[in-house]
Amino acid sequence: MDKIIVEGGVRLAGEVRISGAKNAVLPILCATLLADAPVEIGNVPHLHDVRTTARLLGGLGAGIGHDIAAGVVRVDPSTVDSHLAPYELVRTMRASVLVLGPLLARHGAAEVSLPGGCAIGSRPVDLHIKALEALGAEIVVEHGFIKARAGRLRGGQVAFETVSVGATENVLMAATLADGTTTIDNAAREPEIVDLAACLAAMGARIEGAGTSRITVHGVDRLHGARHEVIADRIETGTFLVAGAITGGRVTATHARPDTLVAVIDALRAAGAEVTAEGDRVTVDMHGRRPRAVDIVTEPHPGFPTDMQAQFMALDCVAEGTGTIDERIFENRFMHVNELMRLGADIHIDGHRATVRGVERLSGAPVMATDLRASASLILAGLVAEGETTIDRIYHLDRGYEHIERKLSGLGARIRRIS
Ligand SMILES: CC(=O)N[C@H]1[C@@H](OP(=O)(O)OP(=O)(O)OC[C@H]2O[C@@H](n3ccc(=O)[nH]c3=O)[C@H](O)[C@@H]2O)O[C@H](CO)[C@@H](O)[C@@H]1O
Ligand SMILES: C=C(OP(=O)(O)O)C(=O)O
Repeated sequence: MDKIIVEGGVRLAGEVRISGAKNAVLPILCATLLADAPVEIGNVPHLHDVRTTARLLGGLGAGIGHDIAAGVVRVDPSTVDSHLAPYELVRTMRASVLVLGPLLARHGAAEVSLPGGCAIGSRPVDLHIKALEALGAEIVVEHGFIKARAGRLRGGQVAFETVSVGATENVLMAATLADGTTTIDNAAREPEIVDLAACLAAMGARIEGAGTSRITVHGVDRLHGARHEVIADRIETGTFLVAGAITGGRVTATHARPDTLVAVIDALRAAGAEVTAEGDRVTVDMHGRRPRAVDIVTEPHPGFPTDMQAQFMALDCVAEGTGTIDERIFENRFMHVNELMRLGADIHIDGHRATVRGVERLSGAPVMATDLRASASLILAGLVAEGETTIDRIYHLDRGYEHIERKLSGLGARIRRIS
């Protein structure tokens, strides 16, 4: 099994090119199932989750062309002849549940394995199911599968009691082919929702309000082929900015979307970093200083993203002062804490809040990745730890970061992967 070895102590400097967003490309690939002709997606990151989604769509009967070097995936949904998303694929990638809405809307039937929980929380799908029922779907959950049927879906009113990115995406996709108008209240406002809506619009969907908490969808009879470029990954961008800040360095992320990173940039400035954004470039400059501890509260967008929580905890571990990290989205997203403590961090957990007292230095040790962003936080900590940090179980990392060790090496980090 691959491991990553980081030798700490280098102040990072240079430019890093940001890839397309994992959390945008996955729903967009699922959305191609709604069309009746090929859809081409550009700026596709080379990630394990993308390959899993391609396998899932291929298993449904879609034609898949993947030019990895060009970052292009072409999906021909016209040959889809199955409605089954099997357990073996869904259990490795929760986003597989996003085929539910498209299959139902376009083919009138879907059978999707329940994704189950994962390291960060129980992650139920009740909101997805309720929202699709509001559009006329008949859904039963049995033998570990969500089994859904519908004639043509009809427009309806959906009001979420909790903001859910995935449930908003599922019902948004389903509503595009429904008969009549759907309103989605308390919708998630993440930039990835806006990107999904842009792709659907390119396919002929009629959507208003994506990016606000009320989305209105006027159903159409068919969606056609299209070409769409995936938005830049704001979480990858944020991770590299923290890498710059934690090492006291100067890092510029290119091909980025600084406008999607307001809360993260505010937190970096609170940590004492100079952050400048211009066009698709964003630069963090720490001028060799040690970061100041910051307090973080995770919230739905435009609040501070839970997917950046672990990385900022790593920053607080070596900051001046004491910071608190309040995780409000997932009930169990502190799996990185014990591993950071193995590196010498001083962290105390009380329920969903962690108090992190900054220490002068961390010391390298063998640690284990437990989920995607936890893995990223261990790399960040390793960049400033004395000596070598070896990170095991990095398959989590490959789900969501494209060539992270190559990109960090390009900034001067001493990091390598071993098999
Ligand atoms: C592929 C993808 O885009 N993943 C992102 C997506 O996950 P995902 O779409 O799974 O996250 P949600 O926004 O749905 O989850 C938010 C909260 O709602 C709860 N909930 C969700 C659905 C449901 O039916 N019932 C329910 O109770 C969840 O357990 C969680 O506590 O948004 C999360 C929150 O920004 C991010 O951390 C993930 O990186
Ligand atoms: C939690 C994440 O992803 P997923 O929803 O795919 O598990 C993430 O991207 O940090």
